[in-house]
Amino acid sequence: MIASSKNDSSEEGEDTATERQPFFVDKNEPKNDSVDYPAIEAAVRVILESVGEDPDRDGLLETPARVARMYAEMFAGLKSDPGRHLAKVFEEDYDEIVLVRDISFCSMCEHHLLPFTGKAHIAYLPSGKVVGLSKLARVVEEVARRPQVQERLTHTVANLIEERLSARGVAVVVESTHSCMTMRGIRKPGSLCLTSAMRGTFKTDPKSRAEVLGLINRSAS
Ligand SMILES: Nc1nc2c(ncn2[C@@H]2O[C@H](COP(=O)(O)OP(=O)(O)OP(=O)(O)O)[C@@H](O)[C@H]2O)c(=O)[nH]1
Ligand SMILES: [Zn+2]
Repeated sequence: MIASSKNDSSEEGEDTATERQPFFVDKNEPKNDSVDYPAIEAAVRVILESVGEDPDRDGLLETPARVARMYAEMFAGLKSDPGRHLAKVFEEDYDEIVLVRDISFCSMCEHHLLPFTGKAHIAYLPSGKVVGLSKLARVVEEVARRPQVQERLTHTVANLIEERLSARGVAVVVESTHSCMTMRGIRKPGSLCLTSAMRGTFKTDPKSRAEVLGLINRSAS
């Protein structure tokens, strides 16, 4: 089974300012209890002042609060257990590859606190139980919402699927563009970083590994 995710978030995209609640509460984002919003606001004021800006000018008045909400959203996966999405499984007599490709994500580089964005491809070999396809995307979405490096994102997702599904094999391939390499520093727009984590049969059997990589790399029909 191969599924391709378009990550259509249009349902969530409607922005009705009138429905927006005060302070930290964004229409689509619950308050993140592990985030100290006032402390982030104070820190953002200091940063603005430190670069020579006036945080009290009209255009910047709401910026500290916006940035606090943004970090709360971007780091919402820091204290949670993304593996909970894999708790509900279905008994199914299917032992071939299940692959969900093209799961888009946006994470934060822990070195520069700049986004890295791209796609994750997840395949596993079930051992009598399968999980809802969307749950694989939910795991990626939640693990992505942490400050990290791409390598950690990749193997964290692979480990969760191997452990929680007792999968016989897991392959996770992540491709992404790092803003810290495109908009600053070495400034190489278009550079792509690829990482993979293979577990079980995909690690030990070259034929299985070649098969799953072939499916991941197959151009969309
Ligand atoms: N391995 C790995 N490196 C990353 C990732 N995201 C960013 N980096 C790198 O982290 C490194 C940090 O290097 P430093 O020398 O400490 O920081 P820097 O002076 O800002 O480095 P430059 O980006 O080269 O200017 C850079 O080479 C980044 O490209 C990631 O997900 N994985
Ligand atoms: Zn970086």
